Amino acid sequence: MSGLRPVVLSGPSGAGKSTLMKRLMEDHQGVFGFSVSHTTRNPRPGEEDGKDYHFTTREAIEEGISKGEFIENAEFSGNMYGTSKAAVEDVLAKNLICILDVDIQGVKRIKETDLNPIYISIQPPSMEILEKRLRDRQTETEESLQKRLEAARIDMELSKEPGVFDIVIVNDDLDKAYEQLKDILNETELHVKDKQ
Ligand SMILES: Nc1nc2c(ncn2[C@@H]2O[C@H](COP(=O)(O)OP(=O)(O)O)[C@@H](O)[C@H]2O)c(=O)[nH]1
Ligand SMILES: Nc1ncnc2c1ncn2[C@@H]1O[C@H](COP(=O)(O)OP(=O)(O)O)[C@@H](O)[C@H]1O
Repeated sequence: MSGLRPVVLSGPSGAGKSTLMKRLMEDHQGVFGFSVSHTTRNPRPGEEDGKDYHFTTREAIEEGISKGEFIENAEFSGNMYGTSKAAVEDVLAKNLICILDVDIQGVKRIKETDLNPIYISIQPPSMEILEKRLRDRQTETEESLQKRLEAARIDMELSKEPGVFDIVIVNDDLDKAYEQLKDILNETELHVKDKQ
């Protein structure tokens, strides 16, 4: 089977994953495709159903899971998130490099599959800066912000464990983080050769 090796972007909410990913996709049109996850959280202003997420119900995701339609799923900040097999297959069918944006639980679940992606963690320079970015983004209630900061503390610890990520990028200066992201993708053999 020939194919393109997927890219997993993970890291705390507010670390800058979406910002970096959108820039990468805009600068390299026709190269990357986003794995559109399912979620039970409400859409934010500007988010499109089917593009940013499949916004749906817990029942619908649970039904999909019971039918074996999901690669992985996780609870995050009081909502359910999951990657369907179709989300990844749709991208691979177009011969694009599949980018998955998943939390640390998703990373661990994907490691149990044969997806064989490159694992990249995007980290904030500090908890203080992360909190400021999340507040300035103005997408969260105080409750969901606190849950995200709690999850971020766990994520920042786990991402230091050796072997979890291929690379950890600290997103302090956005341009520098973007260059690092491009460098690692250039250095990595994303085009999987035909197996004999
Ligand atoms: N395990 C898993 N995590 C996901 C999935 N989709 C998104 N996430 C993660 O869920 C967390 C919250 O995402 P979101 O509500 O969009 O907030 P944001 O990351 O702050 O923009 C982030 O850590 C995402 O990486 C998924 O399909 N599976
Ligand atoms: N290097 C950076 N410096 C300052 N602000 C940033 C930087 N990277 C991202 N941001 C801002 O921080 C907020 C969180 O970024 P976002 O991409 O939404 O994170 P994530 O997708 O990881 O939750 C956004 O408002 C974004 O514009």
